[in-house]
Amino acid sequence: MKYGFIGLGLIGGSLARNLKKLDPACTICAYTRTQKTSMEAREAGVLDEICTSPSDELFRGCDYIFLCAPVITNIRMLSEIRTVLGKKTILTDVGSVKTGIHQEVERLGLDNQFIGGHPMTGSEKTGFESGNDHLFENAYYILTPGKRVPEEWTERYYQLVQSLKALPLVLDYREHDYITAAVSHLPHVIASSLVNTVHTLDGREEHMKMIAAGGFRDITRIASSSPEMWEQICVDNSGNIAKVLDEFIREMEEARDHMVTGDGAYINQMFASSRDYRDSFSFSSSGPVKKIYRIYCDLIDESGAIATIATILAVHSISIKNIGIVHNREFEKGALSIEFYEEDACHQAAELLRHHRYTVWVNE
Ligand SMILES: NC(=O)C1=CN([C@@H]2O[C@H](COP(=O)(O)OP(=O)(O)OC[C@H]3O[C@@H](n4cnc5c(N)ncnc54)[C@H](O)[C@@H]3O)[C@@H](O)[C@H]2O)C=CC1
Ligand SMILES: O=C(O)C(=O)Cc1ccc(O)cc1
Repeated sequence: MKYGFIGLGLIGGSLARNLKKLDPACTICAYTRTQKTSMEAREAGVLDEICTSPSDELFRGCDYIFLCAPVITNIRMLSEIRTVLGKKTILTDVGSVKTGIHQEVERLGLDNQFIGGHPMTGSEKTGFESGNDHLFENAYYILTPGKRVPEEWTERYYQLVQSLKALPLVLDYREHDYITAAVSHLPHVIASSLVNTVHTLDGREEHMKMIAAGGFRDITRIASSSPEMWEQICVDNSGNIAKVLDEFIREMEEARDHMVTGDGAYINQMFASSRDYRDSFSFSSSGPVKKIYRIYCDLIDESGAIATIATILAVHSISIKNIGIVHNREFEKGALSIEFYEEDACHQAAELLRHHRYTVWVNE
């Protein structure tokens, strides 16, 4: 198999890593904007052939070509890629918006070989170095086949997605854009606006910034996402985002009016209905919302402190998903944040570290 990539950032890089892990004999060729990314991917053993442009002849023999740049950049590149697109190549993308690219694909007459793709996983981080080879596990991976794509091609792509341990879901591209406007794009706009609101309201002493705790952190992580990527998503899906924003603003205005009159019954009902609906979402290991199993552990200020903790866990065969120091007001002197793949491992680790006399908080 030969896979072509335009862009090897967080998503493209993770896909390439995952495909190479599944089939080390496959060939990965890619065009990247900077040489640094190609070199990194080459050194990681992921990239076999470096392309010098999106119309490099090396793309001609690909079974799949994945467009992994920001959404409008992907659209702009189509006409160039078309010149080296083999007749049997499945052309796909990983973009967060689908209507714009499908319209351009139709205009160029490529709707017999374009299947839109959108993995519903990722993070606020960017770049090849932020990716991994299992990012897609348990995440929905939406497919939006072009009008004239043979069913057998969509089936083939469906199976490839399953081999990544992702959950394929075929949707109409317009429906995709309305749904993601509500559950992905709106939350990013809200998170960014909330952070900017606090920035505007905070006084010279920055007490708001200082004491912002769990709730603020939980709902604003994605405000640190790539401005370049989110500019393109918002421009490409502006109609749907404006529509869902209208409804959100209506909800906000209603909430504000009831705060002003001190309408406790309304406020109670507002929180009760959101709690009931959110609690009905799937937070199990599958589904778009992944539960994070995390503990915080006080960090003894001596060299090798992190290595000691990591060793204690490793000796008991507890795998760590992520480890890092957090410094904020909750953990003034610094604490170690450790994430696990499974709930059991998380509780086992907490018990073990407490046994070693560390102070541990389980993040439920
Ligand atoms: N970040 C996330 O969590 C998710 C992102 N997506 C989509 O995936 C796509 C890629 O996003 P990420 O990998 O997160 O971003 P990223 O910033 O990590 O990677 C984007 C890549 O595109 C390359 N690029 C940008 N402009 C280019 C150009 N003119 N020519 C060639 N390469 C260019 C960059 O160099 C970079 O390697 C976007 O379309 C985004 O909507 C989809 C699902 C999740
Ligand atoms: O970081 C997060 O929680 C995200 O929401 C990541 C994300 C970003 C863009 C997408 O199209 C899909 C997923």
